[in-house]
Amino acid sequence: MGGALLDHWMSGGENFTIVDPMLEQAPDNVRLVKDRAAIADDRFDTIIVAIKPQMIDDVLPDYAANLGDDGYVLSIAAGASAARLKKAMGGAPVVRVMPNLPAAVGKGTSGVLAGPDVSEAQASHAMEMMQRTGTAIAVESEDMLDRATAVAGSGPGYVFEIARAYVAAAEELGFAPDQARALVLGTMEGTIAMALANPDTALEDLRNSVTSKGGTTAAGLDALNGDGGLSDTLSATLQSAYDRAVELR
Ligand SMILES: NC(=O)C1=CN([C@@H]2O[C@H](COP(=O)(O)OP(=O)(O)OC[C@H]3O[C@@H](n4cnc5c(N)ncnc54)[C@H](O)[C@@H]3O)[C@@H](O)[C@H]2O)C=CC1
Ligand SMILES: O=C(O)[C@@H]1CCC=N1
Repeated sequence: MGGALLDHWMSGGENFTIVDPMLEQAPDNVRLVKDRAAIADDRFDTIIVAIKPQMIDDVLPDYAANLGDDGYVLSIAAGASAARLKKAMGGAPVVRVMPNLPAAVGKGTSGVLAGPDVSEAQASHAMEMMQRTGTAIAVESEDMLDRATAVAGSGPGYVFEIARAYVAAAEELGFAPDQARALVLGTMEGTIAMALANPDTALEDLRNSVTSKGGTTAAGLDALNGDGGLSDTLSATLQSAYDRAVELR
């Protein structure tokens, strides 16, 4: 995820250094080191946390001394609370963000939460960084960021899975894989574009505009969610992802 964001962050004026023991290559003009020892004497305005949440308590304390005066921590880690990050970073201010993977194509949707002691300048820098990767929405509490994680952070996983199942069903109906993929992704893209172009029209009304009485869409929708099963599945999906974010705090 860090790499996808970096490609868009680089349109700003900052200089970036990556510390990653595994990464073999970084974009042009980005310094890559394998170990913190290589930057032991360097100070940074922002330290970006893009490691797995489970590693934070082991890895982060080593970096507390690398944050310059007036510096802040920007974390993309799911769940990990500002309090936990702040403690690991020797009391530094923390902005938590929750991006999603379409940031890779400049179409990310992020939640942004400024933790305690974050200055206005730091909060607006973090917001501007996330806006370089797509849309960014400020949220008011850590709990809402964890809820945004369940909806949008993990969301591309659900959408890819729905698209995969939709394509598989089109193949079962007789289409070749490339035809099925083109029909499904084209339909999804066009439908989302139409919803975005009509922000004041309820999604229910847009759905009804496709649905002729006694027609094919009504028959399909009855099978899809006539018993509310799809709605229940989506509620359970978001609740499970949120519960996991809470466990990762
Ligand atoms: N994948 C996604 O769609 C999203 C991920 N996130 C968050 O992004 C973070 C990273 O997740 P992914 O990118 O999926 O994982 P990843 O496994 O692709 O990336 C983690 C990176 O950390 C590096 N790393 C491992 N140990 C390290 C160390 N000691 N010091 C420095 N770097 C180290 C790895 O080499 C790897 O490049 C997680 O906290 C996750 O919650 C947030 C939103 C979306
Ligand atoms: O699955 C995860 O935990 C990360 C956070 C949101 C998307 N991927």
